Amino acid sequence: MTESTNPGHGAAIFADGLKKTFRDPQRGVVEAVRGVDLDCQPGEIYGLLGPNGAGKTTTLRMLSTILAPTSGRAVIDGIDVAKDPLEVRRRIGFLSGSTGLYPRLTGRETLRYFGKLHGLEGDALEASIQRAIEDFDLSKFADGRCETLSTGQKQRVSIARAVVHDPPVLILDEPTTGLDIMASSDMIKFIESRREAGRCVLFSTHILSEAERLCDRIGVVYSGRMLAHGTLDELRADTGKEWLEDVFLALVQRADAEAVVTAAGASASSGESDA
Ligand SMILES: Nc1ncnc2c1ncn2[C@@H]1O[C@H](COP(=O)(O)OP(=O)(O)OP(=O)(O)O)[C@@H](O)[C@H]1O
Repeated sequence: MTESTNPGHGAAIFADGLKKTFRDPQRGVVEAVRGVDLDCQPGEIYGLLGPNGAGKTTTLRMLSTILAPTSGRAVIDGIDVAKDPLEVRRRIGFLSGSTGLYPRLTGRETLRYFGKLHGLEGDALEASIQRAIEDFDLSKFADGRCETLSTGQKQRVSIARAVVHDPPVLILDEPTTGLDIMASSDMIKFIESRREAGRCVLFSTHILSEAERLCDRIGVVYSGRMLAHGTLDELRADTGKEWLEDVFLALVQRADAEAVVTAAGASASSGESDA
């Protein structure tokens, strides 16, 4: 099979040169993502790390069909996001900080609504709702309206609603944000359980211990670019550092140093041509 008929060679998530440029009324042109390549396999947990504003959320939103890329290509479970976004949505569970809940629906009603949107019905629908309630420990508040729930309870309902259809690909933007230690631990166990079930999980986080514990591979994003990606051991070997925090800082400092050299080179050559 050729690359054009099998993009990503069976990858659950495949991105090639993904770019996103915003035109912001105040800031002008913002190059949020400047060319991200990524592949994530079934049964793999892949973590995206990067400082604030690095382009993680924008990347995840493009992969989830929420934003159209300015250029580049993304393929989810064999489906091109630009060609068939609806089919892509059936195959992903997407959670982001802005995932909203209908305030007047209960958690259980929310799960039922989204389960039906994904084509579940009858016993299969009820079993999926029950599984999501158990996975995210929602039983004590599943019948309260979402507007009455705490931040962490809302986050748990949001996650449950994103995965009620048990999609092959999970794309989670900072999934443990707002969760207490017990709920974070449940979330981590859930992500591990998805790997065991052969699902692919791509998530962003600022919590390095979470990435260290969970990820089969890690990608470090900075200024809209993928600085490095690989297993933790590969990133350690690349940087000569042991702890993920030091690995991360070394990669960012290296990128900053390279940017200074590039800028100096560009200014020297423009000086030469001016002379
Ligand atoms: N709709 C938009 N219009 C203009 N600029 C945007 C828009 N969305 C994001 N950006 C800019 O794109 C850049 C990348 O933002 P993004 O939210 O992807 O970063 P992030 O890595 O997820 O950051 P954080 O860790 O803080 O969530 C930032 O400079 C941000 O201000």
